[in-house]
Amino acid sequence: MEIANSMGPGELLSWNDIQNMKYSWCVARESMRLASPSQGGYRVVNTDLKYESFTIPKGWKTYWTPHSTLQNPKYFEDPEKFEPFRFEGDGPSPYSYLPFGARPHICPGREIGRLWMLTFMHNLVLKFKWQTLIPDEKRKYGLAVTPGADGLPIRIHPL
Ligand code: HEM
Repeated sequence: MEIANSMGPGELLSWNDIQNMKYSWCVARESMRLASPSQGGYRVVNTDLKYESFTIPKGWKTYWTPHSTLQNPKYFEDPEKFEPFRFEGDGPSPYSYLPFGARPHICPGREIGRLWMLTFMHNLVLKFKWQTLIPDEKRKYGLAVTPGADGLPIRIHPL
């Protein structure tokens, strides 16, 4: 709300405002941790790979998914809790937060994704009143994006 309060009527968000939306970005990141928009992707194993008691032979195709890491208490204390402040300061340890992937194939669209998310959140909060339609809707875990077990229906009213 700090950014919203500093703006004049009808004034549009500037790039500088986006950079200053630090708490909103923590909220977006925590939302992507709990319901990652990405389900992961494929990798071809280019050398025989040992993982715990398994050997994955060269040439096999593997599928990586961010969900188990994003819910792992080793990296995210109290993982089922919605806690945006966990992204403040140094944030999570390297390679534990993977909604955009990592290393050479990390999502090249992540900055524009951030811009879209923050712009959407800003307008949703300022210009609409909204409420969830199913109180205490349960969450559902799976490979697909599941914000709520029944699809998280909401009602939106323009302000
Ligand atoms: C919330 C929004 C987004 C999420 C969560 C997301 C997530 C991801 C993930 C997880 C990957 C795979 C990374 C890997 O294999 O290590 C990826 C790749 C990619 N993303 Fe995104 N993405 C988002 C938005 C976008 C946008 C807006 C664009 C383009 C405008 C984009 C373009 C791409 C491309 C081209 C790749 C392939 C990169 C490669 O294989 O080298 N993404 N994204």
